[in-house]
Amino acid sequence: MDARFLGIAELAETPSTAVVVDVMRAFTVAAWAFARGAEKIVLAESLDEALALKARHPDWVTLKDGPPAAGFDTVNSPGLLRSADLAGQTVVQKTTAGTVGALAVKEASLVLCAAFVVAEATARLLRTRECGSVTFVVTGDDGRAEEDLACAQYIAQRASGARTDPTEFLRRAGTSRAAAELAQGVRQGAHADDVALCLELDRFPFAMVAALEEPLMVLRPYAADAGEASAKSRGE
Ligand SMILES: O=C(O)[C@H](CS(=O)(=O)O)OP(=O)(O)O
Ligand SMILES: [Mg+2]
Repeated sequence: MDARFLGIAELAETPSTAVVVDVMRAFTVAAWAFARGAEKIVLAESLDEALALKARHPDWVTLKDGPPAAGFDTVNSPGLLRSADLAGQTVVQKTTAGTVGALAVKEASLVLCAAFVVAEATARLLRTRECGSVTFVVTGDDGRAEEDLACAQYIAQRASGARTDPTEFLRRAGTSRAAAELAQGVRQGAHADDVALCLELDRFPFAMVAALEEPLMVLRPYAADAGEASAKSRGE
């Protein structure tokens, strides 16, 4: 498999297959939302779009990064989301890096959103589809976020079938700037367990596939065994 690792700003053309990686925290949070029963996640282009969707669909659950804000039901924290009941819910997510990265490749034939918690399921789907060329979008820090790059490189190795010891990849993520900022309370809307939850390798058995459902970009869980979008795990 030919793997490229690019920051969002480096995406010059639409890739065929894109794996958008945000370990801390957007796609760890998305996986937890599905584990807690969410049916789908709408990836919002902006805070204003998220609020407009909420106005049209008051029952949808709005989620943003940073501190709590009016019009948003919750924040971008796996530690806070892990006890939420989202059964059958539609979540609207807007974050600084992860959702922006997914929307940047929305025209790609296959878009997977990934973090360590869904690493093996993501790699398995890439193997099953026999994707010859994969663009990994390293969403944080203009493509230099160590936690995202480490996760992307780990998934790429597993997707090519190589036996891979995850220890060093997880160590790099655990010593990243994002991990330090979360641990030090620099990032708002956080829980003390967020870093540990973001480093749980293969916590969930499903991959996450994003696709245009005009006019929205919608993320859904993809359980390889069922061959269709569904996540059976309740996450606890
Ligand atoms: O919520 C996060 O951890 C970040 C926000 S920031 O990097 O602190 O600005 O958003 P994400 O898109 O999940 O990386
Ligand atoms: Mg991030």
